[in-house]
Amino acid sequence: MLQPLIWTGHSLRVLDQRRLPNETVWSEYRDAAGVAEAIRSMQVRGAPAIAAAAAYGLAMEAQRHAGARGDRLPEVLEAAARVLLASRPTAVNLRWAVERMQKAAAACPDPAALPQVLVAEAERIAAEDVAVNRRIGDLGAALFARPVQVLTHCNTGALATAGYGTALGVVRRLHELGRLRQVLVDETRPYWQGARLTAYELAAEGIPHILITDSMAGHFMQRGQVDAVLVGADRIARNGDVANKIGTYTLAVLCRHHGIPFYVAAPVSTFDLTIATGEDIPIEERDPAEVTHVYGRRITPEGTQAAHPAFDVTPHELVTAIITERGVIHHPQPESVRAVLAAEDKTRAEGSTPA
Ligand SMILES: CSC[C@H]1O[C@H](OP(=O)(O)O)[C@H](O)[C@@H]1O
Repeated sequence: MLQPLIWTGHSLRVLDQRRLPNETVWSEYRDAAGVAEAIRSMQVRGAPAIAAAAAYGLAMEAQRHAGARGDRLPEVLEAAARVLLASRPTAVNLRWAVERMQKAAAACPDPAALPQVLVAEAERIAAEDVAVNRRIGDLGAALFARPVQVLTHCNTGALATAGYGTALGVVRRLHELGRLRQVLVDETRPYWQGARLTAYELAAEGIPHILITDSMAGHFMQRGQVDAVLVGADRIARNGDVANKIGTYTLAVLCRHHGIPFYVAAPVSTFDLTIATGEDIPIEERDPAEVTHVYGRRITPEGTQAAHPAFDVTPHELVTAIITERGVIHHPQPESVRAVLAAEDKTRAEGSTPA
């Protein structure tokens, strides 16, 4: 299965997703600043993949400063954390991973042991992500009793995580179980994650799919060719409001109009337990040139202004269920989210790492 990141023990190799599917180009980073730039520029993207990359970025900072005086290390790690957190604002998994690494560092009594402690924690974050996604795949697939045609948006697969995928993990599991007829893949302008990355992953595994433009989704729903929509998430508020790739909210409204289930697949690390609703989720504004240009070639007249919010927020009322590794939250609202996250609340409050 495709891997967006390879840990060498002292550096992080990053598959440059801006170049896929036509070129396979790997970059290599040895510090947090390099990893932050890889995240900012979307060489690596996808909430869980960003989290794993940031974790390795902090581990490398500890390695780079292994010889420094013990009292210097907290300052070094704090500076590295700030740089990583500033790389992209919406996916809360990034902050979740940084805070988890900071807890591991704070719990390490011997500064000399810090590099290996942080490397081990980063490796745990990556390994857990794969196990979590497989659990999400199982729970998501159990929602479908018969072969289905699903529509998905953006890329939520192995390239967006440390492996297997969230919404695309459910697709993989349905395919493995013989309960997937076909996937309608939203191209997902302006970054084309669907056309370039999801189609690439599904083709590599022989999973049947059809690429559609984002504007075609309603047409296929109207013709009864969409049994369900499956998307990922970058940040979920305590009431179940979901921030995800721009265009997700449009799909949720269309699903409501056509009576089609709208499922969000996300690990509990995507929940931001500090915010009550989606109104508090920061929406990344990216360079408008990513809208006015394709592969660096202008597609608009000179001087055309373009908007580029990279995410939107779907109100929890439009979400049929959120599929997490701790259970499926049907008709998410503060109470049902709290019921599934209660255990998570406790683990984070105690400072222990989630199981
Ligand atoms: C499995 S999380 C994937 C999530 O991240 C994507 O955003 P981006 O490609 O900008 O990092 C998109 O929102 C996906 O749903």
